[in-house]
Amino acid sequence: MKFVSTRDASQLFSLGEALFSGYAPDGGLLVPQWLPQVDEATLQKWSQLDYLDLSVEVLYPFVQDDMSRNELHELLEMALKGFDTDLKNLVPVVPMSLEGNNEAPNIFIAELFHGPTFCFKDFGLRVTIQWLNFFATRRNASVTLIVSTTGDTGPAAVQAVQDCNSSSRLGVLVHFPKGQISDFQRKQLTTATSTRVKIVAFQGGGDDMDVPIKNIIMTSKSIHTNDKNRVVCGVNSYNIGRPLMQMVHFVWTYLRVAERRKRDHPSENLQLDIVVPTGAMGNLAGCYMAKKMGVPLGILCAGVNINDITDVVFRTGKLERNIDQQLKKTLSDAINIQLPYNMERLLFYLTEQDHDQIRDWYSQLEGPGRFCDISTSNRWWSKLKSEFQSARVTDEELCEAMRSTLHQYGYWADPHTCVALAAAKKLGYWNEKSNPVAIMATAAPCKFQEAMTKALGVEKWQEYERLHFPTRGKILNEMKEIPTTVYASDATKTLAENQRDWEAKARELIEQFS
Ligand SMILES: N[C@@H](CCOP(=O)(O)O)C(=O)O
Repeated sequence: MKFVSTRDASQLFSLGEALFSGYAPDGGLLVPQWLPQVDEATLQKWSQLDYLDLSVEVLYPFVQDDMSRNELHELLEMALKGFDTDLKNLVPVVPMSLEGNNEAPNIFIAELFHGPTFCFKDFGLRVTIQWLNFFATRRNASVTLIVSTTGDTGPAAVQAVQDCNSSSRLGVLVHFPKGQISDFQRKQLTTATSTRVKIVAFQGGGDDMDVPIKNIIMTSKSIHTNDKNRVVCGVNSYNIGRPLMQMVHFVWTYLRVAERRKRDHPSENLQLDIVVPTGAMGNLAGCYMAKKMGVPLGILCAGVNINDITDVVFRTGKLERNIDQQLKKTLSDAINIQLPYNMERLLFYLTEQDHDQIRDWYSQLEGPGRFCDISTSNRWWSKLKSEFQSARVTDEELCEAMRSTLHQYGYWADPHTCVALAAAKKLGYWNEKSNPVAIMATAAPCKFQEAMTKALGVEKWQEYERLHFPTRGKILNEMKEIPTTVYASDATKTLAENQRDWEAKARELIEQFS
């Protein structure tokens, strides 16, 4: 399998090259040249597998030019170590409704948060970082990973780097917006002691570091130049490694729901709808790729907070790069986003892999107009409306979803999962006639004391702490934080000027890794 840019099919990249870069040289995102197809018989076989073996089956076609099946198996085994549960229960898929309660009979929750840092990012990042380590060793290269986080990606990347073997030549530089991630998430970053980890707080919002990071990657010594031995590479979800691995949990969820539904609905031809709390859209991209491979997924729904660009695109077709807009603080900060990178992959698959269309839309978006309008193409606009839905969820609605989920179903859901739950309600899934739907529970409540307390009150939070707070989380809470470097923001400068300053500082820190 080779990889190509969403904007141009003429240049082919190996898996190693695709992973080492993050972005394609033309600024597009990398995608596999084609998607392997699965049929019912394959799904039937896959339904017998544990998570590790399923991951091997799903991913092998994408990597077979570059590594053996055994190497892939070994690498995935390393990546999936450190989860709380065994390989059969890595992603529990549980019905929302308790026995005898018929209110939400078609709703399932896929718990993606049983990994080392308590969120779904552990899947994509641990595998991507193992892949990078594998190719770095093969090339004898030193690799600096660069990350922008609104709370979840950073800790998962740090942990994954620390869990690589000691001879690893990977280092990671993580940037988080000061004061805009939870205390627990900040501690996950600022307690890292490894010399392979550098943490920076910047005085900006959500994805304000994305532009500087893209500039650094595009000029780094990876696939964009000939020096293959010192690489700077981004591991946010524009990196193809992330959505590739993130496909697996959608296949897994489909198989588990299908298994359960067979008991009560033996003749049903299951088409499973999905609701994902949506920020940069890496999860939704993985989901759509799994659907395009033939997994019977139905409508894909994005639950977003009041930073609602995805909802605007899905409702109106209008995609705008509003560079001066400030991100609004929310109780679901990890999905605060101005421009979701993976919108590009989503549109690429929506248009049946039409590179010219994507190049056209993105040159408008990245041009002076900063705007493109998908609704001007009747064909793609009606396809988008038939395949995707979205709902915008305010903090009040999120809190209400958290309370009702706990009181009615006894289920503790984190604020991001609650965005998806509230979105599912708005989209009509709380109805016995609705399609079966799986809601992605993307993080564990232990990461979000402030938001959980705000929604449920102090007493309920204390109950959660007493009965459910994970021991590893308690240990983290006792650890001493190391002061971080801060990229200051100069109020007399524009955001673009501050971003240029931050970029220069990030370049200096990257130099210190070598
Ligand atoms: N929401 C993220 C930041 C961007 O997401 P990613 O999936 O592209 O890494 C976070 O929580 O850090």
